[in-house]
Amino acid sequence: MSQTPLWRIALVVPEAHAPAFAEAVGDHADAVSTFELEEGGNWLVEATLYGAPDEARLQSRVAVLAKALGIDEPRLAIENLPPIDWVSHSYQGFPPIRAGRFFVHGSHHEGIVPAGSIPLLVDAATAFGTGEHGSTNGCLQALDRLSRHLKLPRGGRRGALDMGCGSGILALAVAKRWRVAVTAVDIDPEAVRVTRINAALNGAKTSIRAQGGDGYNTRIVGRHKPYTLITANILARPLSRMAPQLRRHLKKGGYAVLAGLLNRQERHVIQAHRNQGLRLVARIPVGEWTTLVVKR
Ligand SMILES: C[S@@+](CC[C@H](N)C(=O)[O-])C[C@H]1O[C@@H](n2cnc3c(N)ncnc32)[C@H](O)[C@@H]1O
Repeated sequence: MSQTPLWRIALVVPEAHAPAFAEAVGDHADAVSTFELEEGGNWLVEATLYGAPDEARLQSRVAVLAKALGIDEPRLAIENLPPIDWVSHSYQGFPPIRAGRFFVHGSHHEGIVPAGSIPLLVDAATAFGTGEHGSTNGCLQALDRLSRHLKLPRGGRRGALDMGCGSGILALAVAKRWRVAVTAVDIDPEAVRVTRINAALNGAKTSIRAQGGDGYNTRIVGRHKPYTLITANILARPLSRMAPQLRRHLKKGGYAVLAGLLNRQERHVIQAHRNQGLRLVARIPVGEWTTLVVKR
C-alpha cells in the first residue's frame, strides 16, 4: 500500500492576525487557508503539507510572531492525516482529485471511491471543470467547509445558483452534498450541454437546471432569487463588475463562493464586494489561484 504522508497544521487566532499567521505557517506548508469561526472574532488558520513539518521551527516561528504582535501564543495542532491507499484506485486519463470530502473522477475511473467521500463523476469534455484547476479545487474546498454549518432550503430552486457552471462540477457538488435543487447558468451553450450530461451521469438530472445566459441577466436566475448560496468561478474582472448584482441575488445571511482570480487580484475583488456590504469570511489559495467566500 502506498501512503500519502499528508499533515495538517491548525491554529486559532483573532481575525486581525490571521493573515500574518497564515503567512508564517504557510512558509512551512504546501497550502494554507483561513476561515472565520465567529463573526468579528477568531479565525482558523489551517495548513497542509506533504511530509512531517519541522515542529520545533514552526513552534518557534509562531512564538516569535505572537510575541511581536503582543498576544498569547496560540496553541498549534499538528496531526498526520489518515493515509489514502492510492494503489487500490486504478485510473487512466486524468487522475481522481480530492478536494475536502469531494472525490472527483471521470467515467474511466474503475477504482474504489474512498469511504466517507462524496463522489462527483465529471467528464469535462469540452467544458471547463475537472477539479484539477486551483480555482475549482478551492471552490470545492469552500463548499465542503460551508456544508458543515450552512443549511440550504429544500424544495424549489431558491437554494443555490452556480454562475458560470462550465462542466457543472460545482452545481453537482452542491446538489449532492446538500440534496437540493441548483440553478446553473453559463454563457457558453456547450457548457450547458456538458452540465446536463454530467447531471444525468450523477443521477442529478432533476436537481440541476442548466440554462444558457449572460450572468445575472439570465431570466431563470432572476426568477428564483434570492439564493442562500451562490458559486461563481468566473474571472476577477467579471466578478468585480457583477458584485452589485450578486448582492441583489444573495439572501441576507447567505454565502457566495468566488473564484477565477489570481492571488494578486484578490484585494481588488474583496474591495468590490466590501463596497456592496459583503463580508469576507474565508480565503483559500490553491497554487496561484485564490477562492474567496463572502457573506451577506
Ligand atoms: C473558469 S470556468 C468555471 C467552470 C466551473 N464552474 C468550475 O468551477 O470549474 C468559467 C465559466 O464561466 C462561464 N462564463 C463566463 N462569463 C460568463 C457570464 N457572463 N455569464 C455566464 N457564464 C459565464 C464560462 O463560459 C465558463 O464556462
